[in-house]
Amino acid sequence: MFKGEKINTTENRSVLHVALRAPRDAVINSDGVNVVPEVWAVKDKIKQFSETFRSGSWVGATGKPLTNVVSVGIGGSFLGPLFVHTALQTDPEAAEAAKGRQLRFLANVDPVDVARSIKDLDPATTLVVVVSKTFTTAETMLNARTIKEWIVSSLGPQAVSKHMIAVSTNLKLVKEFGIDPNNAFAFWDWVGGRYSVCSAVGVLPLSLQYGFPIVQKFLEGASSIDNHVHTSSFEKNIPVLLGLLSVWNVSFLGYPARAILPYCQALEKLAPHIQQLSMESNGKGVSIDGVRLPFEAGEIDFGEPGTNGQHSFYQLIHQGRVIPCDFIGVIKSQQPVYLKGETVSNHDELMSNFFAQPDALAYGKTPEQLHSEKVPENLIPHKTFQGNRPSLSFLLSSLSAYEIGQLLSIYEHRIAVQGFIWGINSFDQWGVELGKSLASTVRKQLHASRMEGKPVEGFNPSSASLLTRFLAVGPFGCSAMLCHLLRI
Ligand SMILES: O=P(O)(O)OC[C@H]1O[C@H](O)[C@H](O)[C@@H](O)[C@@H]1O
Repeated sequence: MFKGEKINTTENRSVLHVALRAPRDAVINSDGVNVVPEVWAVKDKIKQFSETFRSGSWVGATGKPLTNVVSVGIGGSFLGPLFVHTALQTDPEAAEAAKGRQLRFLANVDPVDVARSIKDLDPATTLVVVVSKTFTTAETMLNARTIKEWIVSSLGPQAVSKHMIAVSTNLKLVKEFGIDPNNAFAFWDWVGGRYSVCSAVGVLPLSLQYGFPIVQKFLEGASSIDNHVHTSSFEKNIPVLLGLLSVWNVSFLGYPARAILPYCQALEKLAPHIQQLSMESNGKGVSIDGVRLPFEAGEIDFGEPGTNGQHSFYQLIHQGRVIPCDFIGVIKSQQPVYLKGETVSNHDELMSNFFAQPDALAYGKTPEQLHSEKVPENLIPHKTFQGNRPSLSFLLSSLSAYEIGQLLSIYEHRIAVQGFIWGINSFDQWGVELGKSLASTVRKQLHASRMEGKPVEGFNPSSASLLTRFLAVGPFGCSAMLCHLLRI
């Protein structure tokens, strides 16, 4: 991977997200060309742009400085940046740098998400970043057109150049969309979408919100783990050991899921990001050579911050199915509180649970212990905990931009290690294509039925009956016939 070999064989691409956070003097080749200078050229452009933007010198169509940013993108062009933003939001240094600014995300093509993302925003003080590796993703492009309309209808067509910028590998399509190429930030096909948070995909919106120096610390944290994974022996290599543990749990013990349980509210968007990173990378049915796997690969990832999860799904984890857990704790809270008269600080209260839960999973509670506590006989089976349930714990010194980068990189490499051992291609995602093409057939049907009154045809009976029911009411709640007449 680090040598730039085209290990993503089904797409004939190198996998070089490590180059995105490498130091300026590093040499990482793809196709015989050192990619590090191009990476830094884009980072320098982001630094300059974000400084101009944040200083107030970049003004919108009405002459006002812009303080709100809406980042429009989905999947890898959304989840990583959202995770990092959520983690930074309460870090004192980052919060200070972001004072008076807002960063929001628009991902879902559901118009409800559009409404939510622009609620109470003034287009005159808003910058929109359209983030899409391909610049063809249906959801992102419709959302981008919808937000463009929001800007143009309020400020006029000339406002687009001041209020819309883009991040993509496809700068030709960015230009065709109407965004000034000077305001487009590139990345490369050797960056997988779900591995792209350290490219302009994350670095641009996060720098607009927090300033480039804080984002650079995040990149340095990620780079420190890249260096560790590249140079440490396997016995001391954190992502390698973690990857081995996951392979052991999945393939040898037969536990297909993994719970990601940060005892840290700032990490509330870690699990959604890891869901894509892990399940899109390793949710494969064939080996890298195309041979059907004789075992199951991949993990079912889910999670919630502790202690919220404890009051929700931990029952199953303790007494139902065996789910290996990642517990993530932080020594120093971003927002410490210690109330006079309380036994412990609020953070210590939280962390009491972080230390207790793995213990309960590992050692459980035996019927003998329950007997000695005089638990009534009929309740003994219900109150018994079998124990011997695997978990691992990460204890971070604190959660600033640097550690957020480290955590991200640990998971990225761990997931790659798992994929290497399972012998799959962790860097393609053909499994998302079928649904996209079927959606396009449905889109054509919806258009034909609404515009020309065409009957539903060519679908299986279940889909056909649902579609017919859906089409019986027009898009704005009027009858299908009236909508047809009104051509809406
Ligand atoms: O960044 P884009 O090209 O818009 O792609 C957004 C997302 O699209 C697809 O669903 C892929 O499965 C994801 O890996 C990707 O992150």
